Amino acid sequence: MVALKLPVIDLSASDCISSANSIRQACIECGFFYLVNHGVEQELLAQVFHESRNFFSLPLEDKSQLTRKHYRGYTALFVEKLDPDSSSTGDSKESYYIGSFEDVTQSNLNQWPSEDILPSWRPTMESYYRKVLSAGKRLISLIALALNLDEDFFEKVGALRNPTALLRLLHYPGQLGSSDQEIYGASAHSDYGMVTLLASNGVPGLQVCREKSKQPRVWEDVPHIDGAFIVNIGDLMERWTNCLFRSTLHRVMPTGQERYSVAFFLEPNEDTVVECLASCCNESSPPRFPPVRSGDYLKERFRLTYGSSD
Ligand SMILES: O=C(O)CCC(=O)C(=O)O
Ligand SMILES: [Fe+2]
Repeated sequence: MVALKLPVIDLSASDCISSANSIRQACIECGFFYLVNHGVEQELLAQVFHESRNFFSLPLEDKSQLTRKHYRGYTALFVEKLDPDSSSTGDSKESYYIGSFEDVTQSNLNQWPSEDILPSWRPTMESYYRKVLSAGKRLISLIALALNLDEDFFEKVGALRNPTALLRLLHYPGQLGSSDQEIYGASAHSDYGMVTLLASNGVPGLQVCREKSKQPRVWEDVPHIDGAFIVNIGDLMERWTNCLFRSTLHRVMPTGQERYSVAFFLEPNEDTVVECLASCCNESSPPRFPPVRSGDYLKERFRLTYGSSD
């Protein structure tokens, strides 16, 4: 198995134009890159992993009381299948979604484990959510520059006003029961929105397929770099850029070791209309997708993954 060598983008670099150029190249070539100096402290990330482990170690009965509603809460092992075409029963992972708390209505939709059992859980997750959101917003301004747009383009179109940002804790068990079927930690998929910022506990398993239409598919490992986020472009960004920026297929394979990861999905505000950027189409390369309202698109993608829209 070949390991990919992805570019490293420094979010605190003073030369924004040079960072934007590197991002442009990375997004055109692969849709994946590393992000360093992103402002999220390693201690906070370590705390998030500690609390995540505490939660997933609880009895299933306790976790099931927080079963996912309105895209928030717990999803048990094998319940989700990211690749509807795969023949496996379901992905060998459990997860927990935390959504925006920018306004009271949204904040109230979140579910939290009992403070008696996990007292530091909620403040840790809220603090991480705020920090990674702020890194994500800074990254989006560099992505705008990378597309030769104004730095605040995505703000101006309303995408970052109360964005549909979801934090998702993931746990892939190390031991797998014997089965005749293929088992995936996360089956092949592309992410839905603008960008994803991913951290893991260093256990390998993440792979990308750079040419989704080529058969047989070639999968390459994405190595972990301590302290760096792995960033990938999502499908709505691919639509905005008329496939100039690639939303790359990826998956997680079980390795026999227990893997924890934390994904932050930064999606546009639900009312944002995502339509081909003027700079990404011309007469010989017309828009490949019709305009779509972000909320409608995301709802449909969730429905296809979960069989329900919440
Ligand atoms: O856990 C990982 O490394 C990747 C997870 C992922 O791709 C996803 O949840 O969309
Ligand atoms: Fe993903």
